[in-house]
Amino acid sequence: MSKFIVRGGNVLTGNVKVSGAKNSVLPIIAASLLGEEGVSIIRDAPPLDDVRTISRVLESLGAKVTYDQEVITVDARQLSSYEAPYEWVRKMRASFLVMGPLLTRLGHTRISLPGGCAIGTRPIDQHLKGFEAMGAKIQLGQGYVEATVDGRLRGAKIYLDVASVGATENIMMAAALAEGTTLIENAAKEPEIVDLANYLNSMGAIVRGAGTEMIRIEGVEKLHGVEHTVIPDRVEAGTYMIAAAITGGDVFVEGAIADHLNPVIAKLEEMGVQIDVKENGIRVTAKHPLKSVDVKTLPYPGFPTDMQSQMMALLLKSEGTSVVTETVFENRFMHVEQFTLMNAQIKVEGRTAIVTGSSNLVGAKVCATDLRAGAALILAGLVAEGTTEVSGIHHIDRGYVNLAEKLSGLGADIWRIEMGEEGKRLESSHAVEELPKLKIQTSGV
Ligand SMILES: CC(=O)N[C@H]1[C@@H](OP(=O)(O)OP(=O)(O)OC[C@H]2O[C@@H](n3ccc(=O)[nH]c3=O)[C@H](O)[C@@H]2O)O[C@H](CO)[C@@H](O)[C@@H]1O
Ligand SMILES: C=C(OP(=O)(O)O)C(=O)O
Repeated sequence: MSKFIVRGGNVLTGNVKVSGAKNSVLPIIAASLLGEEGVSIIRDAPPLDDVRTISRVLESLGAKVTYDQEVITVDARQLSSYEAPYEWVRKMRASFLVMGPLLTRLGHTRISLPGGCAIGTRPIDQHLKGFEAMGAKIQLGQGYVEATVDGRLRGAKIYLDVASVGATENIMMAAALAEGTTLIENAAKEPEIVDLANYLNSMGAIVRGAGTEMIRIEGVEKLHGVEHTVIPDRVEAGTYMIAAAITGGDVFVEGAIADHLNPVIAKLEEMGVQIDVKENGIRVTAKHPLKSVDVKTLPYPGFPTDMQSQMMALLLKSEGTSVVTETVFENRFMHVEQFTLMNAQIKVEGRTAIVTGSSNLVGAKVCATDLRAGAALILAGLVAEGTTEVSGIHHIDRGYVNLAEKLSGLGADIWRIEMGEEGKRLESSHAVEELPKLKIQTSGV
């Protein structure tokens, strides 16, 4: 069980560079399956466990994938399978995003059901409703969903009951090679949807309106591989902005795009944090005390659920009481119990958490219950008295590139301990530069 160890008390200053967006690169890699001609080259692909997982899924389908220096190449000209097995889909829900591309390209696909996970039940009904409207026959059984279509999928008008990011992406990809026009109504508007649409359009697709609630896709007969650079990760950027704010620091978050972070910026400013938007990033300066604010998560352009737990860490150190309402996922308050181990006072009532500010956080042994919960515990550890040990860090490795290195580059006292399967310490170092970098190994590397 590997861990992050954080000793609280340091003020963060300096420059931190944001990596490519996990939530963009995953659908973009999945969309590469649509390229019947040429090879795709995807730049700024972050070296994350999730990227390795989706690469393995593509390899299991017969695509050739290589990874070198944050560049992924995907050669999907020849596919040998239409099935994404449990082994990979269980590791990461986003593996389900290969369903739309496989169905539209091969007319047949079988994917393990992604099931629920820590933050909520996360159904896939809206994905399936979209495919069915386009003429697919869907069968569920033995933990798999199988979809077939006679000939090509047909364009359709699809109203999403919830503005689901994954369903919008899956349907957009399926519609790219369908016959005729598809309209997605109540589509998700996240920047990652726009990035995927840009990628599809450069592959030869015709996608219009991405970033609005109505997306129109004219199906084409063939798509080809292209070069594309992934947008910066707005959640990683937001996490470092909060790291600056919580420690009363002065940090330049290089690569952060302010337009993607409006609700986070608005809340930080409301608290009294100074935000300077520059051409190539955002400078965040904070002097305590900060004011408490209420936060309600919503689909984009509302406050992102993926920033809720990090924001809660900051609210624990602000003056006053805050109300945090989670409307996107029904079970995304698991970090509360872990914060409590650090002396936080938070009361959860249904989807609302009442957070008492000015907490004297104390270091404790805590566990990351999901990806962002892990980041939030590290943020709390930065200002806690004494030492915080965060376990469950495989969650954090899904979404943060070199987190300890980046934070220690800003002056944080944080390091990582690697443990073997039997809990044996493999290596430990206070000098995080000495730690091996996470490497993605896929065939061809
Ligand atoms: C890889 C990726 O991009 N992950 C992001 C994506 O997840 P993901 O795409 O899974 O999230 P969705 O937008 O689909 O989920 C939003 C809400 O819709 C519900 N829902 C979704 C699909 C469906 O068929 N039926 C249904 O009811 C979900 O249970 C949830 O309550 O968007 C989430 C919401 O911004 C983020 O937290 C995740 O980081
Ligand atoms: C919930 C998240 O990701 P995923 O949808 O991949 O679980 C996240 O990035 O916070």
